[in-house]
Amino acid sequence: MTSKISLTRYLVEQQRVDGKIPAQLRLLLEVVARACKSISQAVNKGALGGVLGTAGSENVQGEVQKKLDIISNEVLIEANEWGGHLAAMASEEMDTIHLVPSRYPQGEYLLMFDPLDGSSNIDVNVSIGTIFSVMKKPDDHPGVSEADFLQPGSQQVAAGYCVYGPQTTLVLTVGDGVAMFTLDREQGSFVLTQENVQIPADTKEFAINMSNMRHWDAPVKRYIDECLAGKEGPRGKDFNMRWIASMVADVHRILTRGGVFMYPWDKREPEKAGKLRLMYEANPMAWLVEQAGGAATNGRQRILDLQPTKLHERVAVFLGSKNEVDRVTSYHAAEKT
Ligand SMILES: O=P(O)(O)OC[C@H]1O[C@](O)(COP(=O)(O)O)[C@@H](O)[C@@H]1O
Ligand SMILES: [Mg+2]
Ligand SMILES: [Mg+2]
Repeated sequence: MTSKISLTRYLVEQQRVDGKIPAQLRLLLEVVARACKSISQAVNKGALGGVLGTAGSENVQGEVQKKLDIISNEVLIEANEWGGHLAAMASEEMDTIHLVPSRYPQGEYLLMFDPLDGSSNIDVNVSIGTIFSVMKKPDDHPGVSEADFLQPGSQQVAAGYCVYGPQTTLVLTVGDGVAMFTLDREQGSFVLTQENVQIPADTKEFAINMSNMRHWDAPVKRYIDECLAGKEGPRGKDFNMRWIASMVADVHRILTRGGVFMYPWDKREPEKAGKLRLMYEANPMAWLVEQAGGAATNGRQRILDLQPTKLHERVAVFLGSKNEVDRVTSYHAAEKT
């Protein structure tokens, strides 16, 4: 019988045996995982825990906050601020960065998160999740400011998400492939359930919110029209569609069985590059997908190469099976600018 490998043991091996991560990063990731466990418990209680419904406030992006958005944000901050690994945190639910209070030891990492992704699915009992990204604070100056966070996604040192669905699964990369850990509720620990996750290069499944079709740009319309034309069309095969409206759950499906996920720019709010946020949604997911052999672009450039200009920057996202992402990206390049 093979013994179960816990997240802690996996991280210790990454640190000690393979020398892939420093001790401080290992400890930071263990704290994030513990916070996800607490969020998972709150999510599970649902109406019994009084955690459903709206909180009666809005976040910096003008979105209505759910009670669980706020609870998850607080759990992540409280768990992380005294550990000594972090310099500061940034979240979808906070206007600006959260410095580690001076009474606590200061660390060298920056943690960004979407504390609860897929908020519209909370009250209807559909999978939701937490997305996180870790970078190092530039060490050429004392203190920490918002500008320190504005590094391209290629600078991430760890990224992952935890999906709260029929199972609670934590998915992680530290730049050495993608590993999945399932929460064993009896033991109270995350157990390694898949290593070296690989996304097939080809797929017959796409994910996009089709209700926005009339607002799309020509390259996106062309790509989807060709998928919809099925066997008789230029692609010569039938496609299936899925849209969960929780990026975490849609990306988890793609890491599990392939597919392409798209949230493009559209004409509804033309001044915004897209709906999803670069720093704590697109970057961590793009790195996970690349680490699993897939691709991630904004239609024109690799997401991980984008230089952010502000904390809550938005971005168009095309990610998943490599050949499909390459195809829809090439349709953008073919379009006259
Ligand atoms: O409702 P839409 O427009 O289809 O958007 C769904 C997308 O919005 C998001 O819910 C945004 O995340 P938040 O819930 O964290 O704001 C994504 O998870 C998802 O892919
Ligand atoms: Mg989100
Ligand atoms: Mg959110």
